[in-house]
Amino acid sequence: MWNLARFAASRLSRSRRLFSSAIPGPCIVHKRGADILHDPWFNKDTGFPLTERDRLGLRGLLPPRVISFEQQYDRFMESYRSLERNTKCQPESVVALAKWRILNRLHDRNETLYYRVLIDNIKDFAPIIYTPTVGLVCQNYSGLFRRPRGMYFSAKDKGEMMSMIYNWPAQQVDMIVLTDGSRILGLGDLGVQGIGIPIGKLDMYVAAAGINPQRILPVMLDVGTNNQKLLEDPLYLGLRQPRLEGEEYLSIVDEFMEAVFTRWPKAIVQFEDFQMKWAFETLERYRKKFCMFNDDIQGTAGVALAGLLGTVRAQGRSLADFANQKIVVVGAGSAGLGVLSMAVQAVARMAGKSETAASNFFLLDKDGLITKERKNLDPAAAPFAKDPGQIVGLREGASLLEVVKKVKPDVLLGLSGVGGVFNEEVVLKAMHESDSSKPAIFAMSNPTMNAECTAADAFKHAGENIVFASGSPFENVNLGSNGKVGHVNQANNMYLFPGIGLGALLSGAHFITDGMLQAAAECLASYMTDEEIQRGILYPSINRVFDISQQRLEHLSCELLLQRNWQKGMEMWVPESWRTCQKRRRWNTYFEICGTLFTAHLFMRSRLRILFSTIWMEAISM
Ligand SMILES: NC(=O)C1=CN([C@@H]2O[C@H](COP(=O)(O)OP(=O)(O)OC[C@H]3O[C@@H](n4cnc5c(N)ncnc54)[C@H](O)[C@@H]3O)[C@@H](O)[C@H]2O)C=CC1
Ligand SMILES: CC(=O)C(=O)O
Ligand SMILES: [Mg+2]
Repeated sequence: MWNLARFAASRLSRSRRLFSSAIPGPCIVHKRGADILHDPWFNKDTGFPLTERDRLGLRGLLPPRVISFEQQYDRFMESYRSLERNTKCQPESVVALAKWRILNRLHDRNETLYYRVLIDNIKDFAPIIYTPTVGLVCQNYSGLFRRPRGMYFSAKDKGEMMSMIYNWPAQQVDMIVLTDGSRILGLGDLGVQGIGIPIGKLDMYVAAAGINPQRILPVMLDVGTNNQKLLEDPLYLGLRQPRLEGEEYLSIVDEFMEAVFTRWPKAIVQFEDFQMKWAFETLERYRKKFCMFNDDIQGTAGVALAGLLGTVRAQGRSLADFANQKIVVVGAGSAGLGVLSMAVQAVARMAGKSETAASNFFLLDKDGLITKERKNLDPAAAPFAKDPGQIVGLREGASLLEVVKKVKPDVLLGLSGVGGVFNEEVVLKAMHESDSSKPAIFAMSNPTMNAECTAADAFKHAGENIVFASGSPFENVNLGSNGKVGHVNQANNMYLFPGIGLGALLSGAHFITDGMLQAAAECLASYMTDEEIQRGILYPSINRVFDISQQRLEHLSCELLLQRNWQKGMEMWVPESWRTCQKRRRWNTYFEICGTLFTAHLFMRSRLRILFSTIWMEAISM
């Protein structure tokens, strides 16, 4: 029996042949009988044909009738739909958790079927495996826990991580999502329960970028928790001690990173949902040493920038006008500061002026407007702190309402984690009195209850002529008049990180640079047609997320070449013709040369269905 995932991965990894001789080939599975049925990777449930049942010692362990993959798929979807029908009157959170449970059970039992249903129904299932339901799952993790998934490294494992990493059964790992659980969505410190986030993010990698699911690894770094409720909970599954701080904390992360890159030197590590101080510190500490990025700082920034550029287009202005947009950012944490840094870089590039690039941006935190007069001003926020002399009528700590009244922003962007902070008065003032012909509200905090305002409230208070985006999904809003619809965009880093990971993986990047992220953001922005933008649609439908990841891949790889950020030796490896194709934008030839076009298309386009249903199943039975 062949390991199918590796078979598929060997196709996806063709580009790596340029750089590496360690190409994963198909491997033989030695398991037999009940062990196969209990291994979600090889289990086909009732799908094993009789010949395989004989060969693999499965005779008598399954009901006699052989059910095809398609029938299994239909059966699962029918049970899912019937759950939806039967829980119509139940509270939303109960239904969401029931849906998560049914998907999770499939994940535990038969991964091939799980990823197939996930990919085919990504629009319906993303809100369950990802935000908002994943937040609820993390909050209730101790009660929901049935089987471990991913790896757990704790402060108690200090000195042991190098050997522990070899406990992971897969030979190769490409993508790792790592959290310490200290800031899970807008829900705060959830300690070890935060593992749900890496799991959900990696499912998005598989569904959106075609990353081989056998080469992903969700990781929880448990350094304790400062959440008193969890510390007192007898069923809490993490370390019951306060979080490590300072050098003690960093030494744990250092040890983990060394262990990971010793075993898998070509892996990519995505840092996720670290509290702000560690988010910035670890990014600076590792970004030039390992292939890693921080999704909350960098991925969010890319998605927000793409949306902001779309907003400029929606106003009927040229992109260069981005430099003149007045943007109020509410939330000076890792996400808000990441967005502002990338926006400033974009303005500096477009307008060619770096000193005044931040002049139209206003930053607020829980203590109001941030100015240079702020006591204990965070160095990360300092570049965006206003000079009191330049903002007549506004003082240090001015409230959000005061700021929007005075600034009359084009865009009000929330990354505060505080639900409802864009209240009726703020939205009215910000939007009705805005100088913009089409003002925008980005309520980007997650999960849904932490959104700065709901879609319905935004359109109700600000009127029809706005652009609206939120981090978690909302239904489009019926505006009543002539069937007009207020479009809800999902401004979530899920549009970016799968493409960043895939692009970095296939191009063999050693580091992930700001330029690569900027290129990815601009690519996402350019994806929308003028007609869509006019209708207030800033991001493609989640159903198209495969196409987006692929395009991101092209831009990212191109940027990688331009940046020359890779090792000298590797640069020599790049055939001259590749550079020529890249210059002339002959993408097809370009990708054939680097060996990814075929595989990327195979994974991402129309043949995906065949790949999953036929190739995997065939290879698994070879
Ligand atoms: N849509 C997306 O793709 C993403 C959304 N987020 C969301 O952004 C939120 C914040 O994330 P981080 O920046 O990492 O958190 P953080 O904890 O680092 O920062 C939160 C910031 O909000 C400020 N704040 C708190 N209450 C406030 C109030 N009433 N008014 C104004 N500011 C207030 C805090 O002072 C702090 O500066 C979370 O809810 C998270 O889910 C984060 C990353 C991506
Ligand atoms: C989407 C995401 O990364 C967050 O809310 O933290
Ligand atoms: Mg996050």
